Amino acid sequence: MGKAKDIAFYITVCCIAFITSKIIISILLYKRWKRKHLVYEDGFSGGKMVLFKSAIMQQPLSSDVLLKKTLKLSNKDIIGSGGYGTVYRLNINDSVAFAVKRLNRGSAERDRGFERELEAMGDIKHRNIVTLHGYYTAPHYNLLIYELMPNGSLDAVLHGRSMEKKDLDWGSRYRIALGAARGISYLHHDCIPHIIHRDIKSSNILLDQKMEARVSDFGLATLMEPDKTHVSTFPAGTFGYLAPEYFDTGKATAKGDVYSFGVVLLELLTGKKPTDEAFFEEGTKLVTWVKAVVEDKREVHALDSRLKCAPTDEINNAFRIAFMCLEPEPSMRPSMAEIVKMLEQVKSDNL
Ligand SMILES: Nc1ncnc2c1ncn2[C@@H]1O[C@H](COP(=O)(O)OP(=O)(O)OP(=O)(O)O)[C@@H](O)[C@H]1O
Repeated sequence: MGKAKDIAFYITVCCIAFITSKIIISILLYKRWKRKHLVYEDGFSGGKMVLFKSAIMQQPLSSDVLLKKTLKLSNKDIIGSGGYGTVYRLNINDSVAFAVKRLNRGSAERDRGFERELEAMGDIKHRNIVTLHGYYTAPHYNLLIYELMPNGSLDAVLHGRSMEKKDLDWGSRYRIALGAARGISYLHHDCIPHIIHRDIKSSNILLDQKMEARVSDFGLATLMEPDKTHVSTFPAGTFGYLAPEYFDTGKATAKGDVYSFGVVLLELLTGKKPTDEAFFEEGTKLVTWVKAVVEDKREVHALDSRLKCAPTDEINNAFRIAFMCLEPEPSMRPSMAEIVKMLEQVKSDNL
């Protein structure tokens, strides 16, 4: 009888110790989360703003000012719009500004998984990736608060209207290619779990004040898909950049990102837009066109006329790397880490 009592006593002590440790761990995790986040509930709109603490967010930035300014964004603040929503410029003061993306779909049907995905995105910090500073969720819409990229997108700089367009020399194009490759490589190889971007294209490569490349929109395809997985069958991506196997399998893979990066490299080399209607009208695409021109040994015809003075060996090496990325068989394509190494060898003064 005494033995049974002892066993019951030990079981009770173990249970209490187990429950207490769970409570302590939860409190510590919550405190850690609170240290890294600023949370503002907005009673009026029923929304919640979460800001990830960082160097820029440490500034004496009044939470209500940020919330009020965010909620006051209007058409005159629009920078542009894309498949996922509209992007606004949010000026806080003379030195602080953000890009706010308003997602098309509301959050009514979203759960805690949506917020977890955003927090994982907020943890990703790399010099070639656009930082997510926070988000706002309300019953009918969501806002993502990003670092503002003052020089817009590579797409606008290469093909935009005259006011956006810049004459990029070979050195600048090469640095943009290397920066974007480093950003994608970080997502593929250094993030846990590994992240597949699924929509690599020149409009998702933004340019900071030093014209350094920053990859944007990573995680959005996953975020907008209710059934979240990192390898997915959701039709994401943009025609002209999509790997051929995607049309058969519907699966987004790291090697699919490599293919899309190869298209961006061709875009930088040729100055041509992969989504240009002229290609579709002629029943071809940028990749097929460039391959045919290069096979005919007429590379000069494919090269952007603004790059005629660039060193031939560097240009040829860049074409060679692009074609490796564009191998029809995915397993034959290099990994993003290998591409970074190859690009680093193209130019000795690349840093
Ligand atoms: N962080 C940012 N800083 C400055 N401009 C941005 C930022 N994010 C997006 N933009 C600009 O906003 C516009 C719309 O971007 P968005 O990412 O919504 O669409 P997209 O990339 O053009 O197309 P899609 O949604 O199909 O990927 C683009 O012109 C882009 O340059």
